[in-house]
Amino acid sequence: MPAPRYDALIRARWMITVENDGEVLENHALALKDGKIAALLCPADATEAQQHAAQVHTLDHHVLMPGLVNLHGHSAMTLLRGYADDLALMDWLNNHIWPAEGKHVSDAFVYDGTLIAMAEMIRGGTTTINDMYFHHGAVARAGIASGVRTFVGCSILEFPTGYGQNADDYIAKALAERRAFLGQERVDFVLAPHAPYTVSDETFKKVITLAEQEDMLVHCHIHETAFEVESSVAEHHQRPLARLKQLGLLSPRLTAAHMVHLSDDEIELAARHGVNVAHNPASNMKLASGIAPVTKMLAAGVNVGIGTDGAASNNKLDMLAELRLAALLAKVGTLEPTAVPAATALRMATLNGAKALGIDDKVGSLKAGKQADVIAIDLSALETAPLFDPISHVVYAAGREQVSHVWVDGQCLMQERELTTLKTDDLLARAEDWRARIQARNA
Ligand SMILES: CSC[C@H]1O[C@@H](n2cnc3c(O)ncnc32)[C@H](O)[C@@H]1O
Ligand SMILES: [Zn+2]
Repeated sequence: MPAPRYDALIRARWMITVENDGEVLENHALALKDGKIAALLCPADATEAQQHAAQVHTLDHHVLMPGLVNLHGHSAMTLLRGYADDLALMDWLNNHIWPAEGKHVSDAFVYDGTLIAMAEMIRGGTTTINDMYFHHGAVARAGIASGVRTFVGCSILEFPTGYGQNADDYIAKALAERRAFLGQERVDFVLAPHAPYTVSDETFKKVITLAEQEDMLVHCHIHETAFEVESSVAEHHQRPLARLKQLGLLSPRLTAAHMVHLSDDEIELAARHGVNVAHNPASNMKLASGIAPVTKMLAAGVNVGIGTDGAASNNKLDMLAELRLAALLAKVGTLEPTAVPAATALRMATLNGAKALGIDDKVGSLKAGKQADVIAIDLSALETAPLFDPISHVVYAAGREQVSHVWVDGQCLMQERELTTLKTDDLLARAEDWRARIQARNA
């Protein structure tokens, strides 16, 4: 018997490639080989190929699309989900989250919290996460255990936390933890200066030099609140983006999370320097930070992806919910119903996220030669009936519980809603254990 031509053949009723906005292929198939998409097959070729595939998935009521790219998150914060709600950012951070992190965050906390996040994200169709937290080895190990493509953002702040003492210490720890994971296929380390209000000029300069030396991406919270902008003017006599431009941080290496409070000139500046933006609609709404000018950013040519932020400020890691909010919030923000149409929201949550991470040649759309980061969504539910347009349903009607299958590099991480790399019962037990520990230490 000759070896099968393909490792797997995934036949689906609909396919959204994201290569061409609005395009939906009917009754096509994806042929997978060695973790990659070997071919996109038309219905006749799919039938012929079936006998040459080691495995065949026939998904008669499903749409196949690229896996979702979560462009901004703090995965381990699942363990602080619901810990402090209904607060503005600085009150939430200074009086609730940072004290709690100081008491509870450890290697074990980050590993367990990140594993829980990975399971939640897989269940919602996320295949890549751009994370930012502490205890980077634990984040990387949880990423590898889950199979999710993980960008491990190494936090850099000026003040001590349970993880580091000062900026130089955070940088040294980032580089040391990174060493053990160099060459890992699905893991990459990123420099993550926390925000303009927690990082000095001197440290930003060190980050820029290091990013260039080591060819690393940079991830930072920028222009999240009006308070951030006002306090920068008071302290530095400059708005944050102007300060960061002067320091040399603005470049295609940078993913700026939030970017809510921006003038037209600042949008132009971001576009000119190739800055990527992670839009976090739910977190911006919940912390009452504001509405990011996404329509203007897209029109100016800024690459805007979508993120969830952490589970303590969202409180879901649900990218489908997030891309729906991105489409809705743009309309409310501009009073323009055509703002961020469904196909644009879908592109933001896939290909734009991949571009920000420098992996759009590898993932973010369904195309022969790309890695097989693919999800299937079952559209046979009452909630997605009747069906005129799969793109409309994916963005506006489908819930994450309709995500049925998830593949990363062709490895199936969820089949018919069963996780293959993680055990839900074990994760629930870990979450409950941490709840008990956190409440006992706070008592
Ligand atoms: C340096 S990353 C980890 C650090 O960031 C905190 N954090 C979580 N969400 C936000 C946000 O929306 N803006 C600013 N900082 C945030 C998190 O609690 C960690 O301490
Ligand atoms: Zn954040």
